[in-house]
Amino acid sequence: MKIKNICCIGAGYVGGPTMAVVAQKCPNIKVTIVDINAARIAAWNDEDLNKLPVFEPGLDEVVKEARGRNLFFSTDIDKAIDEADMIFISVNTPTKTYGKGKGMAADLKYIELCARQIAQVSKTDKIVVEKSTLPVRTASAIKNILENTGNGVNFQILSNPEFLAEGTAVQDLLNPDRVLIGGDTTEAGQKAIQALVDVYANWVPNERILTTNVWSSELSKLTANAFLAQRVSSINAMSELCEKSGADVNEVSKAIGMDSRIGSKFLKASVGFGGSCFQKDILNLVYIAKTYGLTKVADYWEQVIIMNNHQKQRFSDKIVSTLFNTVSGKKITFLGWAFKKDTNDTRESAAIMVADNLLNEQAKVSVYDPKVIEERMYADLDYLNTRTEAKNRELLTVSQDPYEASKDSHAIAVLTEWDEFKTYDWQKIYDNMHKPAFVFDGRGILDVAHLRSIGFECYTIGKG
Ligand SMILES: NC(=O)C1=CN([C@@H]2O[C@H](COP(=O)(O)OP(=O)(O)OC[C@H]3O[C@@H](n4cnc5c(N)ncnc54)[C@H](O)[C@@H]3O)[C@@H](O)[C@H]2O)C=CC1
Ligand SMILES: O=C(O)[C@H]1O[C@H](OP(=O)(O)OP(=O)(O)OC[C@H]2O[C@@H](n3ccc(=O)[nH]c3=O)[C@H](O)[C@@H]2O)[C@H](O)[C@@H](O)[C@@H]1O
Repeated sequence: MKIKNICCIGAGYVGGPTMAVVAQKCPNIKVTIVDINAARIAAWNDEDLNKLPVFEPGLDEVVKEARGRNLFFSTDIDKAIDEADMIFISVNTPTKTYGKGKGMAADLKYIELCARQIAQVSKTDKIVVEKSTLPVRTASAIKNILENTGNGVNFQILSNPEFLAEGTAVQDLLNPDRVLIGGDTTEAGQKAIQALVDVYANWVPNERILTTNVWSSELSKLTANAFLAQRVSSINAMSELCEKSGADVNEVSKAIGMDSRIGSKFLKASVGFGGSCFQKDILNLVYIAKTYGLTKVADYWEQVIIMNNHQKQRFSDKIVSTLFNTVSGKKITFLGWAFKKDTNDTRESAAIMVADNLLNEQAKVSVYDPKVIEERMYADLDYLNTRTEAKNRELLTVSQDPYEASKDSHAIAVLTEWDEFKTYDWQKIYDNMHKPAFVFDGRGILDVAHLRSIGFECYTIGKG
C-alpha cells in the first residue's frame, strides 16, 4: 500500500516539525496538519516565517520549501481525516491534574477525542499512527474505540514514537539514530508497518528503521526518556558530591564518558532537567509500574524525579545562603527561562521553580531570555498559583536586553545555556551591579576565571 495522503492531528512541537520534514522529503505525499487551536494554525500559515509557533533552527527553511506545495496547515480536522489514508495522532498527553492517577498518570482525554473523531468521520480504511508518547497498551484502547464506534471501516494502529529533542528537532528528524515502528503481528498489521516504513525510507536508511510489536514500541519511548533523564539525575547527584569534596563535575563527566560503555553524551550537570516530557513520562512510568503492583520498580524510577527537584531547590537555596541568607528586596537577574537553549519552550523549565522559590523569599527577579516572550513567563508562574497574578508581575520583570536586566542587581543566575551568554561584555555587567557581585552558573557555561578576574564571586554547579 502506497501512502498518498497524510493527516496529522496536533500542530505542536512534535506534529509541526515532524510533518514538515515528512512533507519536505516526500513531495508526492500530501501532508495536512490540523489543530483545534486556530491561532496556532494561523501562525503556521503566517507569511512571516519568524512567526512560526515553534522556534527550531532550520525549521523555517523546511516550511518554506514544502508549505503550499504538499504541506498544509488547517483547522478543518474532519476534512483532513476524511481524505487521509494515514493519520498521525500528535496531540499533547500531559500529566493528569484530576481524579485517579492525578499528578502521575498520562491524561489521555485528547487522544480519546481524536480516536472518536477519526471513528466518526472515516469512510475509508485508515492507518492510525500514535506519534504522541503514550502509556504501554494505549493502542488497544484506541483500537477498541475505533472498532466499536466506526462505520465498519478497517483500522490498523501503529506506534511510531518520536525521539527528536527540541532545539535540534530538524537535524534529529533528518538524521535520526533510529525510527521505531510497532504494529500488529497479523498480515494486515505487517502491511501497515510496511506502508509507514516506505514513507521513512524516502530519507532514512533501512537499517535505522526498526520494527517491533506495538507494546515494545510504546514502552521503548518511555524507557528511552527514563534512561536519558536518569543520566542527568545521576550526574547531578554527583555534582553535589563534587561541591562537597572538591572534585569538578566536568572532569568527572569527561573521565567516565571516555569509557565507551558509558559514553559521553547526556552527562552535563545542570540546575535540573526540564522540558515537557522527562518528568511527565517518568511519572507515567512510575504510575504504570504501580498499577502492575511493581512498587520497587516504581520507587526506583521515582528517584530520578526526586533528585531533579532537589537539584532545582538546592540551586535557589545556594543563591539565598550566599547572599547572606536574605534576598528580600534584592534584584536577581536570570539569564534564560527556556528549559534548554535554542528553543522557546519553557515547559517544566528549572527557571520556573527557581524563580518561584526566590519570589517566596521576596527577591525581585529580572529575566532576560532571547526567545521566550514575557506572557509565557508570567503564564508559567501564574500556573503555580503560589501568589496573585498581580504580585507575580510586581516581583518579576522581563527585559529585552541582558545589560538592562542585570543593571543594579546583586546576582546573575544562568538558567539556560544559550550560547550568547558567553559572549557578553561581563565587565560592563559587573560595573552596573551592586557589590559584591555574584554569578551563579547553573549550566557551567561561563568562563569563571575571567569572571573572577573582573571581580565577580562565582558559583558553578558541581565545582568544589
Ligand atoms: N515536545 C517534544 O519535544 C516531544 C514530545 N513528544 C510527545 O508528543 C506529543 C505532543 O507533544 P507536543 O507537540 O510537545 O505538544 P503540544 O502541546 O506542543 O501540541 C499538541 C497540539 O495538539 C492540539 N490538540 C489537542 N487535542 C486536539 C484535538 N482533539 N484535535 C486537534 N488538535 C488537538 C493542541 O491544540 C496542541 O496544539 C506528547 O505526547 C509528547 O509527549 C514526543 C517527543 C518529543
Ligand atoms: O520525548 C521528548 O519530549 C524528548 O525528550 C528529550 O528531548 P528534550 O526534552 O527536547 O531535550 P533534551 O536535550 O533531552 O534535554 C532535556 C533537559 O535535560 C537537560 N540536560 C540534558 C542533557 C544533559 O547532559 N544535561 C541536562 O541538564 C536539558 O538542559 C533539558 O532541560 C529527549 O532527548 C528526546 O529524545 C525526546 O524525544
